[in-house]
Amino acid sequence: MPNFTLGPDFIKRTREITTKPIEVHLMIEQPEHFINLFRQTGADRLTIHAEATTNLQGTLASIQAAGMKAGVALNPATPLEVLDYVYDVVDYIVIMTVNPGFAGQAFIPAMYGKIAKLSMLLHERDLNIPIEVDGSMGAATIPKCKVAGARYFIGGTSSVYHPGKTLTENVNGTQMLINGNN
Ligand SMILES: O=C(CO)[C@H](O)[C@H](O)COP(=O)(O)O
Repeated sequence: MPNFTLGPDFIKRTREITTKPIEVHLMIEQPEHFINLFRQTGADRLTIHAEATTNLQGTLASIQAAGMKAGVALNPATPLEVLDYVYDVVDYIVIMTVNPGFAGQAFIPAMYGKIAKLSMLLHERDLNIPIEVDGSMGAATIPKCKVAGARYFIGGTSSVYHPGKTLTENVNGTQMLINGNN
């Protein structure tokens, strides 16, 4: 039985104390086996990795059919072409700006160009699919990712859990970065 760092029970308890949307990012192989499990937790948005399934189109379509928003995440070395035939079953796209696995890694600079290229591709296809970025999102990277076309930013140790400041200070500072008031 696979283990989850923050598993279904954690999400269920979180659902009980907030009405805000809950996004779950599955960094696991064969996520198609876990769609129903996570739907039952009350998650609103489910992200899967393009590299983790041989049935990307079907898995994204199943997430939508289960009533959740479907997100696809791409590791840094995964080309944007994997999205070519799934745009119609994707609600948001996550560009990993570090390799998955650990907090506190260095941002990979080539990802600015990848975000900008994806933003241009979406514009050319007249698709309004938001780009989310995950990995080392902080003062040095959020403004540049935003200029490149990112709309959502995953908070970690580089932003909302930055050591040395309170959670409130970090959240306020991150919101200012995202809103461009820095
Ligand atoms: O997905 C992740 C790692 O797999 C983390 O969300 C991300 O790296 C957090 O970034 P940081 O702690 O550097 O701000």
